[in-house]
Amino acid sequence: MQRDVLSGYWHPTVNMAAPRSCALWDYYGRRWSRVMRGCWLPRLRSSWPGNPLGARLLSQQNQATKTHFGFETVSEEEKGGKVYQVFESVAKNYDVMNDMMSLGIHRIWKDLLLWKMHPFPGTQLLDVAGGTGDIAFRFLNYVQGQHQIKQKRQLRAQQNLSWEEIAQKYQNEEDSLGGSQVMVCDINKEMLKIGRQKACARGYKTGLAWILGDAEELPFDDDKFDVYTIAFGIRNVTHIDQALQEAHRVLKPGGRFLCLEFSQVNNPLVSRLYDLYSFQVIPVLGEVIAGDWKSYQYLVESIRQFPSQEEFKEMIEDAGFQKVTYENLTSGIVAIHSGFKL
Ligand SMILES: COc1cc(O)cc(C/C=C(\C)CC/C=C(\C)CC/C=C(\C)CC/C=C(\C)CC/C=C(\C)CC/C=C(\C)CC/C=C(\C)CC/C=C(\C)CC/C=C(\C)CCC=C(C)C)c1O
Ligand SMILES: C[S@@+](CC[C@H](N)C(=O)[O-])C[C@H]1O[C@@H](n2cnc3c(N)ncnc32)[C@H](O)[C@@H]1O
Repeated sequence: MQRDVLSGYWHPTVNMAAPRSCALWDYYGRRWSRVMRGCWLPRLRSSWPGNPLGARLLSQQNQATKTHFGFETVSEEEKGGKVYQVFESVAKNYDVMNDMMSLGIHRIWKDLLLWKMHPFPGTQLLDVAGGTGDIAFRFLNYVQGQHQIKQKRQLRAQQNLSWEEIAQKYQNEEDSLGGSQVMVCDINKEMLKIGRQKACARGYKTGLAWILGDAEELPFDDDKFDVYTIAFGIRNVTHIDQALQEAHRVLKPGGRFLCLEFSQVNNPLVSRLYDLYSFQVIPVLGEVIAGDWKSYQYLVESIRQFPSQEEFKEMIEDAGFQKVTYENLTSGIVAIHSGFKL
């Protein structure tokens, strides 16, 4: 990861002159670039292209606003739109494609995320980039299960209750989550639409809200949630550091950040096979099942652009989280990062 001298954002692979550790260079580099953008660049531009210093500065400035969309270099402004198009295009086939590509393994990864979270009745969850609701539905099931266990324990303790009272306690649907709520926030209308349809079909009525919003600018107050999750989402966000800061802002003190994301494979044999599988099979599956080679090419390319476990851990710490840890799953094909707002 390197920090963009002009914008101050972290980028996975953009080649910048300043090494990450060189704080002074970063500081003066940014100050210098602000001065240049503010007053000198317009003047130098007037004598374009005959001015070699100006030409170099302009090309540096153009480079600085670049980021990645898979292996393609695009402007930061373009990236959001391109990501939107990808998920608009894959939304209808999203769930079936995940099962096909991973042979159902993505379900185990998501279950593990919930076990790590271990929510209790009353937990307020924000699931960012929540798409078609896989994390939200698991959360509701988990909390419902926990609530039933708690109710059973309480009922056993109150042995003098009548059968009517017991039945009533079980049937009170409003209370089946013990006050827990999950808000699914996603930037893409089509993904949320599929999520809502799934929720209706599965009979989820309470404790669930669908919100259109950007991870970089969350439409929520400070200190609102107990847990923030983002599964397979942060890789697609243009300014990851901004999204992490927003995660920190909306969590209550003591709240937990959990991220499930593709990461770096730590076994050379698995890595070779995984690369072969990713580049030779996944886009083909995308084309055959969803008629969409490009979106799945973006998927495998974006996985390779995402920072390593350690680099991402540092970014989470930079956003203010403490006790940051990660756990590799399936040889590091994915990792779960965890951090606390203390
Ligand atoms: C646009 O953005 C997106 C769109 C989306 O729909 C989803 C997402 C977000 C993504 C997810 C939620 C999950 C997506 C899942 C993946 C990207 C796949 C993750 C991969 C695995 C869990 C499997 C890991 C695979 C390996 C370690 C390599 C093993 C590979 C092989 C044995 C095959 C090697 C391939 C070749 C030699 C190429 C030629 C082969 C063929 C033509 C035969 C095709 C073979 C198959 C279909 C077999 C598939 C095998 C597996 C899945 C292996 C499972 C076994 C293990 C885990 C060891 C999003 O952002
Ligand atoms: C691969 S899907 C993950 C969906 C779900 N979390 C899951 O695990 O199945 C990535 C999601 O990130 C969303 N996304 C991309 N950029 C976003 C942003 N800036 N803010 C919020 N959501 C975003 C996409 O719309 C898409 O629904």
